[in-house]
Amino acid sequence: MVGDGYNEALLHKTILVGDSGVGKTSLLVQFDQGKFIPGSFSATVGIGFTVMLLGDSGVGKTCFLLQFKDGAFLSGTFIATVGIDFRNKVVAVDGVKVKLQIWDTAGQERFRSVTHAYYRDAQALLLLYDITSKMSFDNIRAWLTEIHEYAQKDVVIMLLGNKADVSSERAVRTEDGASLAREYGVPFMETSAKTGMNVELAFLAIAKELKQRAVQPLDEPRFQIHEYIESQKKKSSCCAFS
Ligand SMILES: Nc1nc2c(ncn2[C@@H]2O[C@H](COP(=O)(O)OP(=O)(O)OP(=O)(O)O)[C@@H](O)[C@H]2O)c(=O)[nH]1
Repeated sequence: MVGDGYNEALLHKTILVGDSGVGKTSLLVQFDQGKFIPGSFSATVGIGFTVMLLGDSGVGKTCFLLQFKDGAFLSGTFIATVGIDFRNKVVAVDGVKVKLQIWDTAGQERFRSVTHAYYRDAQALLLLYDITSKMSFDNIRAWLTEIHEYAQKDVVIMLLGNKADVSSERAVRTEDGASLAREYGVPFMETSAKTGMNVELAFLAIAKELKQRAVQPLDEPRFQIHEYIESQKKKSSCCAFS
């Protein structure tokens, strides 16, 4: 979370350069997570990708990111994000490392102009609604209109129905999420930042797609994100339809 005195001019970029294998990624992980990950070396693809989390306030974006980053769930009092925040995570995809810089945006309307400035830098967008909030689902069309206005034309978009663990309060049917996603041609799944259901899969599918776009070996068939998600995702419950 960034404080009220948020100032874009204070954000700066540091670039690590050097031969393959000298330890650039390990240095970043040490700085970011305070630990060294031993093991066999695998090369990094590209210079990293930016993924943005979008959706109404309270749908669970911050929790979704923390579950992926630290494997933990922040329960208790809800504290809305102010402005924008980011975390780095390195994921292994088909024997190479893909660096993701994940931007957690504030869902509240009053921070919308801050968020708009970052859309153009994102290669992928995870758009969340809360399955217990019909309003957050109804607002997805407005989010997609904004995305088409501000984001890059070829941005990877994924629709996620979060809080799938709270099936007793479900207000949006799984099939309605799936049908909206089909209408816009984007992949879809239900997730839970609380239990971790499909959280890693969402980022992994994004990382695979972005890696494929960065290095596209001619002899390999193109990665199909829709098919990959359909084959890998865990259903929230067989009887969750309301
Ligand atoms: N049961 C359940 N609760 C969740 C889940 N994800 C988030 N929550 C709760 O929902 C509330 C809002 O979560 P946040 O992650 O802060 O929401 P946000 O989308 O980041 O909100 P803004 O920062 O205002 O945009 C918190 O009280 C969380 O504990 C989930 O998957 N299941």
